[in-house]
Amino acid sequence: MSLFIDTEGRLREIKVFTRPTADGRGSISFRTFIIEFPFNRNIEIDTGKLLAVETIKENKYLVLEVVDYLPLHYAMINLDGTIPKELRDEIMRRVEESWNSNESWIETYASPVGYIMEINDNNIKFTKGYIPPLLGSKIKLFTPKAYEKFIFYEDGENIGKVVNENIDLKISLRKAIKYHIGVFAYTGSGKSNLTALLVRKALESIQELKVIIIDVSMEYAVLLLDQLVKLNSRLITLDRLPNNEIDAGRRLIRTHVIPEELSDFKEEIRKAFEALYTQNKLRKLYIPPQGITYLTYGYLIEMVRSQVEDKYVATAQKPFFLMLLQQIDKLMREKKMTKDDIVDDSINEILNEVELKAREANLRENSAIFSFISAIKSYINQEPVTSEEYDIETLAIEALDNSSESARLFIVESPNMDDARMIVSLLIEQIFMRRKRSYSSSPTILFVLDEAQEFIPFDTKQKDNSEASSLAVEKLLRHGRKYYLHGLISTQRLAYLNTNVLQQIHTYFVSTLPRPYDRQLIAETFGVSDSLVEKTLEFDVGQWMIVSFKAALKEDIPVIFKAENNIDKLKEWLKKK
Ligand SMILES: Nc1ncnc2c1ncn2[C@@H]1O[C@H](COP(=O)(O)OP(=O)(O)OP(=O)(O)O)[C@@H](O)[C@H]1O
Repeated sequence: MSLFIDTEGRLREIKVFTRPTADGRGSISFRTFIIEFPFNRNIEIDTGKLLAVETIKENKYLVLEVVDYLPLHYAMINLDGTIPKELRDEIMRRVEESWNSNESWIETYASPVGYIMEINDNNIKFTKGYIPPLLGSKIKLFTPKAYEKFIFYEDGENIGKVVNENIDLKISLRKAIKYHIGVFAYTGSGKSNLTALLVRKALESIQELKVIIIDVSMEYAVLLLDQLVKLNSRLITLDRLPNNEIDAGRRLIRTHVIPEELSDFKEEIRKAFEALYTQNKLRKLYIPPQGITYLTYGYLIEMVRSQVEDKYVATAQKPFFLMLLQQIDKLMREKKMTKDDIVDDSINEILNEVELKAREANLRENSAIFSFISAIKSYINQEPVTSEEYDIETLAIEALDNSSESARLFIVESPNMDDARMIVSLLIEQIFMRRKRSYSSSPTILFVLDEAQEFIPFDTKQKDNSEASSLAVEKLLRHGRKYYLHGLISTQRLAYLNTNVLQQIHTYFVSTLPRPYDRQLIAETFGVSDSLVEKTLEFDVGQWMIVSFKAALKEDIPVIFKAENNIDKLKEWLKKK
């Protein structure tokens, strides 16, 4: 079967639309290609279909994606209210009878997706770029086989069906996770459903993967209930633990969101919750009331600097504090540490060195420099507080545990946003610190943050912990990849998100976003045309556009698909119970 279908459609004209960027600081242009196809009620053209049109360079074609189409009739072109009513009625009556004539055609709007396709003999190659097309040329239509061959990873995971093509969408989840994932859609479009589906598929296909979900809406324990029961897992809350399995079943049913489709399965769900209790998977997370503050390099530097600036510290000691600052700077450079990294005993060596130099200079024993160094040393070298409590540290240790019997799925539930932000910041910092120290690249960890605008908001505050969570999540998205730490974030309002992080995310799932600003931002960040992003307004629940930059797909072409329903997977399992 051939990869492309030669059609009778021809490129008629190209229109350029320019608009201000979402932030109002510049402008952006998009090209819309207008193609005429012969009128045909069974035409294969539809939104999301891929086309190719010849360019001025021989054997090179531009790849286009259909955005919209509209049957037109020549007689209707200038028909408006200025034409007498009787005449209008007559024209319309005739048009109605003559759609199948030479006077009609299908006007199709398509956007270039930034690719050139080169066909040499039987060899087809895709490269990024734009070459002016030849107006009047005939259009080729991609067949499903061409999608499969050029865009999807053959051994990728199937996450749904391509809309209008009836083929499975196969993506590389491994690569998508590596470069972080974003899920953007208005409430009710199916964000949690898709997120749960991606987590489920990723856990199934990537053996070294662990997933930590920070759940502020109490949804995921149900959406991934089968995974919690089947895999070694943890369901972590801040509440007191239930006393027995009956109590656990009742309480979890009461505190969780049960999707309507599962209302007939309440009994099975309760039993599965009871099983989580008997399997010893429930944990109560202990967070000290005011949160824990670690000694970070940034804080240490601040402390040393304040000694340098302190007028009560004798001048003779100041060079030693400066020396300490320089040594810390050197150590941080060598170890590629940032200000947010936590100070550990690797700093002992420089503390000893500066102390020795100060002694050689015959400083008095009660000098500030000696007490300062000794205080830092005793802080760093103190024995960790051992407790029975399951705290952030225990969670981090379990998450980083390499052994095959260790837990792989962690759902941390915290309906209180301030607590959730504190957990996120402490957990990410702990895991980074331990990962850096261990020099290990396994396991890969995926952090899932629903309602991301709450964790990494446009406006951060210290009071509600958003400053801390924002720093931590930004670090995860900017530097996590080197340490095999990744993020999947989802939000319904991009405008409230610190959008600087969007560039770090290479795979986006977009569904209906009612605000123009949010849609424009998506179009600009990924170079997808406005008109294609506008299409998301018409999406049905569970319908998505995946846009990926060198990650989930072989080529960065937006694909519209209907996601598999995560609830169906869960239902299958519940039915067997
Ligand atoms: N892929 C899908 N196929 C079929 N139905 C779906 C799909 N995704 C979601 N739905 C339906 O839409 C409902 C809402 O989905 P979901 O809870 O995931 O939306 P959401 O965007 O996360 O909403 P909220 O922000 O309110 O949590 C689901 O209960 C389900 O009925």
